[in-house]
Amino acid sequence: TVITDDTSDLGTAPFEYIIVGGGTTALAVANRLAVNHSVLVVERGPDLVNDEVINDPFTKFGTPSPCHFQIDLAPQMGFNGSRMIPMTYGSCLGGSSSINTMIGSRPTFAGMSAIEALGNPGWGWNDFLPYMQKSETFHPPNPTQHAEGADFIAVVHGFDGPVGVSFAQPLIAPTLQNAAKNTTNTVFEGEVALSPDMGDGFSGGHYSRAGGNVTATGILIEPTGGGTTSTFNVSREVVLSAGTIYSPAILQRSGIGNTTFLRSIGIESVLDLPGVGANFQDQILLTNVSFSLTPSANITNVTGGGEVLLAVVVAHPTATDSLGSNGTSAMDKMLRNISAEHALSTNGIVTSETLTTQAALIADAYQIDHPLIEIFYTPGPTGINVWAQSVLPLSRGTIRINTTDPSVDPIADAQYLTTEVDMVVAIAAARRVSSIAVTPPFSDLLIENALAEAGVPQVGATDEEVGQWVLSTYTPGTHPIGSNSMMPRELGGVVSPELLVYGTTNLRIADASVIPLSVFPHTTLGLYGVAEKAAEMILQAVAAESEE
Ligand SMILES: Cc1cc2nc3c(=O)[nH]c(=O)nc-3n(C[C@H](O)[C@H](O)[C@H](O)COP(=O)(O)OP(=O)(O)OC[C@H]3O[C@@H](n4cnc5c(N)ncnc54)[C@H](O)[C@@H]3O)c2cc1C
Repeated sequence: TVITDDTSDLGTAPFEYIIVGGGTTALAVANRLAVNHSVLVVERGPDLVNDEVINDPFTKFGTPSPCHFQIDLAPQMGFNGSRMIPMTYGSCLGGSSSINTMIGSRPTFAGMSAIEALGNPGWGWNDFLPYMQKSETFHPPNPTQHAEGADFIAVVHGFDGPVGVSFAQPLIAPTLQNAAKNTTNTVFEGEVALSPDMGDGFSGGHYSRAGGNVTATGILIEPTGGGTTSTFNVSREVVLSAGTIYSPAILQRSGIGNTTFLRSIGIESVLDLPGVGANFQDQILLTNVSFSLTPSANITNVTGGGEVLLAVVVAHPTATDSLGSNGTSAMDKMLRNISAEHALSTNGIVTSETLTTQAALIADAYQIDHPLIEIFYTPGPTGINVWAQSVLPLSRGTIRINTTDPSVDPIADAQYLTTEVDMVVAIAAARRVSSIAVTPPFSDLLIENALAEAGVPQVGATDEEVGQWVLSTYTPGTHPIGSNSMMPRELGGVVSPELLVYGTTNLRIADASVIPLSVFPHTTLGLYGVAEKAAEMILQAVAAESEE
């Protein structure tokens, strides 16, 4: 039942489960729990289930809606030392999935290995795959889509889950697809391994239970526009699902976080957990460049016509593809030499041990072909956009409240591009985007001086020039994660592999904030897997209770 504003019908009896936030992961968890239990989901934003903009993402993507919100990040690295950049997120039933681009790719095999090696048994690829399958009803490509290049590997998919996954219809801008594929292969010197299936993982410890004594008794709801606050009690668990930006803020306001920091803003600490709001990270949109088409290659010719706003061609170059045959070892060297001084230069956001541990795991992931960057091509209204996104950045930032007022946004500081290794990747990616614009057959689609017209550095520009251009043009990548990381507590982790907040008995987190490393090239399909696993662990706890 969806109830807006008036909570008086909800009664006073405790709910078995309360889920804070009604977004992507939240609703997938609620869907499973509600089969046999009473569940209250509290969402801050409106119910837009019948809104055209939400229901037709294919043609309406980017159209403003009451679900679209932006938070201004703290000043980030930029041309003159700092840049103000807004980060977009969704706030309505369905959360960010209601407004996202619907590019469906799963976490990588190498990435899930890294998450498991970080101290999270049960989260490696083979253990996690069944949950992604459970969430999915996969629709294989039809013969026409197959002929146009869509392929799949049946064994990695699920066929009776709640989330439909399919190829776009019509599939993809045919001329753009061929030009993009051939040029990408030329620019990345060889065959960029194109995964036959974006759900196959791209290739073929320490264990501490949460266990603690802080118990969540319920939640307090304050109406957004003011008014009477209401309390709802919980008999089993509270699941926090307010997303990467807001979940750590809610914990901090509830007295869970770095005690010294909480005291500095007048909050009494209930539980000292310094990792809350730390390890915040985001993939970085390093380029979003629009190249103009020659008059003969008009947009209808290139895309195949029709409404193809979201047609996307995606490539995932590895370190070797992007940096040459020594690329993997060059990345390895940089990552394994991340020094303690660097951790200090990030103001102790994460400890030096956490940073070096994560850097080594990222280096391991590159050894097994984790993509270094993502290149994608989309048709725009008058030209073709070429986007380059970092996939696995090392820079780390924070989410911190600066007032106890829940209506005030927390300060989100992504610290983009503050590590040398992230700048090396950024420069490599931007250089390849320049090369793409001058390499046939893609360049044949563009006007003669497309690079200069788009303001992109020329192919021969120096590292300094390309670096400055990136710093003045990059934007958030819309996949923020990590602000309540699933890691060992001593590394600054906030939740255990069971997603329980360390030091609590019944407070779990299920949203993108628990993902400790940015190994989900796009987050949503992996988050549905997280939701299925969370729901199963919650229900197993009930089963264990009744056996006792
Ligand atoms: C513009 C854009 C494009 C994207 N494109 C893609 C893509 O193509 N493919 C892909 O896989 N991923 C994409 N993503 C990322 C993906 O959508 C998100 O990572 C994912 O939806 C996050 O899910 P979540 O459960 O962590 O949080 P969300 O889905 O964001 O849900 C959090 C919810 O909590 C609510 N909330 C916050 N505070 C409170 C509070 N105090 N009380 C009650 N409710 C609260 C919010 O209103 C929100 O609805 C995109 C994201 C954006 C913004």
